[in-house]
Amino acid sequence: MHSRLQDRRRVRVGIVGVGNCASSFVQGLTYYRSAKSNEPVPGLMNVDLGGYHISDIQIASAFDVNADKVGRDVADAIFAKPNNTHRFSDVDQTGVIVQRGPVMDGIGHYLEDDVPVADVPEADVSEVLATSRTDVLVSYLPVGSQRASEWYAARAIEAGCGYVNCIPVFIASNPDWRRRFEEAGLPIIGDDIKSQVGATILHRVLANLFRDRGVRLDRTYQLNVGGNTDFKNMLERERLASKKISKTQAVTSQFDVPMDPDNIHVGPSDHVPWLTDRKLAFIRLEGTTFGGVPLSAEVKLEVWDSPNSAGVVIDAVRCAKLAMDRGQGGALTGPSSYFMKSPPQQFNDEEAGRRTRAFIDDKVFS
Ligand SMILES: O=P(O)(O)OC[C@H]1O[C@@H](O)[C@H](O)[C@@H](O)[C@@H]1O
Repeated sequence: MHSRLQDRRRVRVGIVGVGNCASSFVQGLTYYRSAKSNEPVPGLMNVDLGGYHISDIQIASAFDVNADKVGRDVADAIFAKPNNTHRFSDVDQTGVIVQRGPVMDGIGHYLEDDVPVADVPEADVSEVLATSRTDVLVSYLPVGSQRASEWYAARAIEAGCGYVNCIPVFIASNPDWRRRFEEAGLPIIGDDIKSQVGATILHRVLANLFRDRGVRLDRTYQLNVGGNTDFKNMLERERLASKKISKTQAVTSQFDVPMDPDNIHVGPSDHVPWLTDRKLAFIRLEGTTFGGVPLSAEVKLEVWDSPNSAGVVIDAVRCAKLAMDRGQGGALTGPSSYFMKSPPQQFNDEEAGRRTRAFIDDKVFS
């Protein structure tokens, strides 16, 4: 398979964690493979990105620990339990078999019963990344996987891969890790994926609206409930510390005047199993408008969590590959700020979008 494709420009993606988000991403590669580049396509920000069509993205490698996924073709593993996201496309066999990664701190207490660990030897991950010619490794590890995240980031560097960190463990936003990617001449986009139209971007946009229109934001909350393993995993309070920080700073970074921490609450809030991969966000903002008069806004957002994330990762992997083509290493500031909740540098989403488009067009940013 490899030699047949060598003459074409491809984005060869490795996946760590074959869960719901990976499922949506992989299904999307089939669903959009014939998308026309010259018209808007529902669900996509870009059909072509820097010369890469969605059909140029391929799965090159995949790692998990779950006995129901390890040893199976990615096309089958994405539908194995406990995955429970929307099935919007069948997927042809990929020829890529899910390899056994290390467990480390990847399985939280609440996931122990859902994730039977495969009783097979661990793969040599950097070796698999190199021999599979993986360009970009995407981390979809469970929230709270600090050690496993750092371990996979180190394997990506060893194997010469770009890295897209979708989880709230601070790698791209950590100066030491950033330097390691810079020194290796490899790009990193992170941290913590910001969905297409998800709770974070909606909350940020509303906070900016208040500010731009002269309304002082006094108090706000964002409550999230969902039924996937992400929410189940986060019932273990210790595991969600970094997630809370990441989600909160994604919003507070948009304030020009710091808010008393007692007046902001942003959190994953509860696990409701029957919601499966649906997620509900309840956002409330209370402010002061003309004449010192109170004003409040309430929004309820309902999404399928994983497709909403995949619609962003599909662009992130292509930006990482573009940087590799250009020999650009280190954290990609514009794309990280547009695609992620905790980038090395925060902008508002309009500015982040502008910087991302400038990066794609290879324009020096002014
Ligand atoms: O909707 P938001 O706030 O952008 O967050 C979305 C993403 O947040 C990530 O942390 C979750 O692991 C993803 O499953 C999810 O899609």
